[in-house]
Amino acid sequence: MGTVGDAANKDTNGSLAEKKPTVVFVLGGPGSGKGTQCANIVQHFGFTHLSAGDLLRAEQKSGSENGTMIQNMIKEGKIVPSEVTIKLLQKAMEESGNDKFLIDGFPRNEENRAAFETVTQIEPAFVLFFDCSEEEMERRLLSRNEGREDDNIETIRKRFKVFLESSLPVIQHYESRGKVRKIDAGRPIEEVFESVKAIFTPKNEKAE
Ligand SMILES: Nc1ncnc2c1ncn2[C@@H]1O[C@H](COP(=O)(O)OP(=O)(O)OP(=O)(O)O)[C@@H](O)[C@H]1O
Ligand SMILES: Nc1ccn([C@@H]2O[C@H](COP(=O)(O)O)[C@@H](O)[C@H]2O)c(=O)n1
Ligand SMILES: [Mg+2]
Repeated sequence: MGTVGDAANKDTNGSLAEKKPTVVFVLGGPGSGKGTQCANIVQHFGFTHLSAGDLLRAEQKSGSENGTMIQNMIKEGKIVPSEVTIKLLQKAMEESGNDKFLIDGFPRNEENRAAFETVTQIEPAFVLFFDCSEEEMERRLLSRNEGREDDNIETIRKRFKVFLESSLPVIQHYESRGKVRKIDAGRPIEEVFESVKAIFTPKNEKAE
């Protein structure tokens, strides 16, 4: 697995590529429940959950040279350049010791998608798509109460616009390749997870 813009970084990259990791991209609008369901999947199916948004927030708080840029992009609901996000994802994958990953909130646009494919040579096993109405997502985000700087109505509207214009085309890209597993995410958490479980449970273990 190569690092963005750094073809010489072969040692650490090689070890991850050799593991041939299983990657599931977890996509859906802001507040569709990606993080909530990923936590359940981790408990039941042994994946490591990597939220691109969480990694960017941690990078911002770490005092990194990219901190101010990341903070501004998040406040505006804009997508951070792929180079930054992919480096964070690669590092987290390598440090995890696992070979099964839920990559939540990534790829968010075509640039994210193409760069990850070029740099890592990893194709997702499938894409889990949490489909939810804007009305419901807005309700959830406004009552999330986690102190996120982007959970205000002004930024939420910007995030919805970016989702429609930049993220949905990525889902359509994978849809045309038969890789999308779409879930009705507008239902209660437990009901949504029943549908998620059916996707992750191997066919030979499913009840008749
Ligand atoms: N099915 C659901 N029904 C009602 N509330 C939910 C449901 N799923 C998640 N929530 C709540 O909605 C809020 C957003 O959920 P979550 O953080 O999982 O969404 P997300 O897709 O990761 O959002 P973001 O893209 O902003 O990170 C949380 O407060 C969560 O507890
Ligand atoms: N691939 C990504 C993912 C996220 N961001 C930025 O982080 C914000 C919050 O993301 P959540 O998934 O936690 O909602 C998002 O609005 C973007 O500003 C990104 O740039 N690239
Ligand atoms: Mg989230």
